[in-house]
Amino acid sequence: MSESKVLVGVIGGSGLYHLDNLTFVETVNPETPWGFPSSLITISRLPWGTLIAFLARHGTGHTITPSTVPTRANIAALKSLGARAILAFSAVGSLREEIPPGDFCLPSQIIDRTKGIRVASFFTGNIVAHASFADPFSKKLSAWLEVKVAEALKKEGRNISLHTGKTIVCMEGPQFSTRAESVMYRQWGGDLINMSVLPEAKLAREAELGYALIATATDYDSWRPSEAGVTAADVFKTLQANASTSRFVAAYVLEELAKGIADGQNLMSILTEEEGSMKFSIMRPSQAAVDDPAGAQQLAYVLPNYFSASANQA
Ligand SMILES: CSC[C@H]1O[C@H](OP(=O)(O)O)[C@H](O)[C@@H]1O
Ligand SMILES: Nc1ncnc2[nH]cnc12
Repeated sequence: MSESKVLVGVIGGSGLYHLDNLTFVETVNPETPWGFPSSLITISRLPWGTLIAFLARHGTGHTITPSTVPTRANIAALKSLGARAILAFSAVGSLREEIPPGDFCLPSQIIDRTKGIRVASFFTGNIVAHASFADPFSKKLSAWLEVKVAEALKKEGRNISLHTGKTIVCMEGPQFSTRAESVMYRQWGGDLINMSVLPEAKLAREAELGYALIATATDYDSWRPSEAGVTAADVFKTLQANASTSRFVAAYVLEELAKGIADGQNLMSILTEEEGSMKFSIMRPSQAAVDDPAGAQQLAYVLPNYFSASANQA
């Protein structure tokens, strides 16, 4: 592993299995207490030396289903490499007429429709924690991205709109929704739908990482009464174009980040908004090593400020 630490982790979703326009440094495959990440992690260098890490959520050959993504390993691996924040991409269905396939969104809220079969916490033993999750996406990071993603889309010149402040429904899948479900999600206030933002956003929060989602619409799901319901073929039609724009957006945003940091702009505070957020979320932290010594050791991997890797806790 190279000497310096990664600043940002990027998670690519369906169609986005690599990034472009970055200087390759190396690939790594860290084994975490929760196993190996979805794919090898590619470390790249941005101008001014900033390192970023990329992994493909479903594996580079898209062999991992939404329900079996090793999300704890993904988040833990990125944190262990030094990442302070995660920029995640996702192919999503649109629940709103005004968000056509091809448009980009930065959602601000999530409705959880996963079925409890995904492990959604690092705290599964006898150490208990309750992270705050009222605002599931990092507000400062999303606000900064709102400006930078809009600039990137303008620069790309394909007239793609960016929507903000939207609510994304995360369903279990792998089958798409029924018409009744799709209509119900709209009544609930859902604007977008995917199968991947949870538990990713929850685990990033528990690991005190900044987290924002760039959602790229591929289809209108199944709520439009006189239209056929969504099929994978519909999704594939837009996937490649969306992935190519996502690569352009990622390269632009990451370079702006590196430039801003080199210029002395206070961008670290945007990335690190969640740092310290677990301090008062952990029950009896001073008793952790007694309550669950093995659990405390595992937790030290993602939360070294609260847990120690040795048997004796700080
Ligand atoms: C390929 S359609 C359904 C699939 O696409 C999205 O994946 P990702 O979020 O990783 O881009 C969606 O969440 C489903 O997993
Ligand atoms: N309609 C849809 N439902 C769930 N996940 C999706 N990903 C892309 N389109 C989707």
